[in-house]
Amino acid sequence: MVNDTGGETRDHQTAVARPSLLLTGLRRSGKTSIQHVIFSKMQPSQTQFLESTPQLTSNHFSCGSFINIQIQELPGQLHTFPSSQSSSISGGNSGQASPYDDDTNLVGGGYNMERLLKQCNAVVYIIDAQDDYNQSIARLHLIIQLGRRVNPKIRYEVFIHKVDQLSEEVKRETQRDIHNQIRDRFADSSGAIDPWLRTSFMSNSNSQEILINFHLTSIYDHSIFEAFSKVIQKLLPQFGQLEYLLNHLLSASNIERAFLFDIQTKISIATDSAPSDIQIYELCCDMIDLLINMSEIYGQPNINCIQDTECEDDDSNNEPVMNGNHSSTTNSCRNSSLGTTPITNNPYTSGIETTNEPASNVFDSMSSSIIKLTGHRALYLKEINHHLALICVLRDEALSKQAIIDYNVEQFKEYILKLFRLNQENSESSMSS
Ligand SMILES: Nc1nc2c(ncn2[C@@H]2O[C@H](COP(=O)(O)OP(=O)(O)OP(=O)(O)O)[C@@H](O)[C@H]2O)c(=O)[nH]1
Repeated sequence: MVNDTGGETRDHQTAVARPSLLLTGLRRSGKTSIQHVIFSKMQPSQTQFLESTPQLTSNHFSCGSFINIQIQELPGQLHTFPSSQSSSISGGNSGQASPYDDDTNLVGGGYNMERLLKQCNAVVYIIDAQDDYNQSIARLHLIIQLGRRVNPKIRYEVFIHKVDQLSEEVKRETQRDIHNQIRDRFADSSGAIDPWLRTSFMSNSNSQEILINFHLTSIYDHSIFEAFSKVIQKLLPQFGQLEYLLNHLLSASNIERAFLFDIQTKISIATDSAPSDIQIYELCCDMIDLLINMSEIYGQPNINCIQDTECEDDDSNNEPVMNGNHSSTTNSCRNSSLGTTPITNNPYTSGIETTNEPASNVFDSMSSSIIKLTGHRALYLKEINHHLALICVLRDEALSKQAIIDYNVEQFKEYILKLFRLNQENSESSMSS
């Protein structure tokens, strides 16, 4: 008893310090591919050569010392519920037999699903939209049922995946069908929907209140990055403050949209509160690529950068460095680590090291860029620390007051660095106490 309580307290402390995400779905649904495409820059076409993942793997997404999220991949072939649990948690709600009735062991190889769910903050569940997804939905239902019992705060992010081969109409139909099937599983014999589902169930919402979200994704376009960004954003304890600061920056500087990007993964860790727009997201990603590529080709060596790969921690530990206006990026010193992140083979530990190293040696405190677009719009990029960039979309006439924008962005940068520093101190003190 005492040990259990201690374990739970430790789990809670760890969750406070490092949010955790459980990535699961049936075999070949695309779990490993998603991680490789996002975190190790694997070309999508190369993912067809990936081998099946036989074990639970654990990886980390970190953005300097600021953000540290644990990502556990639970392979599809591992059966996760013993028969006693699966029948009790399916609870006669749907009246359908569990596809796991024959399973007699906890997660194959001894993984304890209850414990995994207790420890995690979000479940990312991958459904292969090109396959027959009935069995996949049955498994998701079981996971939600168990999750509600052991950890009611879990958020479920359902990726309706591999939609690249589907027409817009088929995508919409598939999404509707999956919604309906999930809803039916939460209905009792009279057809009444479980009240929990009614409040938790909504598509394409960013709200923190919604516990089940759906995303149409594919590794062959930016949709997977955008969906993963939304998942990560909701896991960040600083989510609300970051959104508030970005909104404030917009109103003070005549900017239309603002995003904070991790430049290595192109995950947007925060945005203003306007609805998401995949085209703007793609533009921002292209700007990061352009900036890094240009800097690598034409940039100058930066000795400080070579000597100190923890540049960003300088930023986080000291007052932020104020920069003058630089209309382009420089400071290439050696090959960027972009695209070369090592992948370890130990299936028990990190499958994909998402690294604490600087995202790129050509991205530093001098990095900034403005690109004018057709349609009287412009993109404005500014380094926040060695991992993070602020990217704004604005009308080009707003650039006539660029000095104000630059000043506000410096203030914003200062706040952001302080915010993360405070957060880090808080989580360290909560861990030590
Ligand atoms: N068309 C398409 N294929 C995809 C996509 N994502 C993954 N795949 C393919 O799906 C297959 C299975 O991908 P994996 O990443 O190995 O799937 P997994 O879920 O990790 O599989 P297990 O490790 O066996 O559980 C590979 O051939 C991928 O190339 C996608 O978005 N679109």
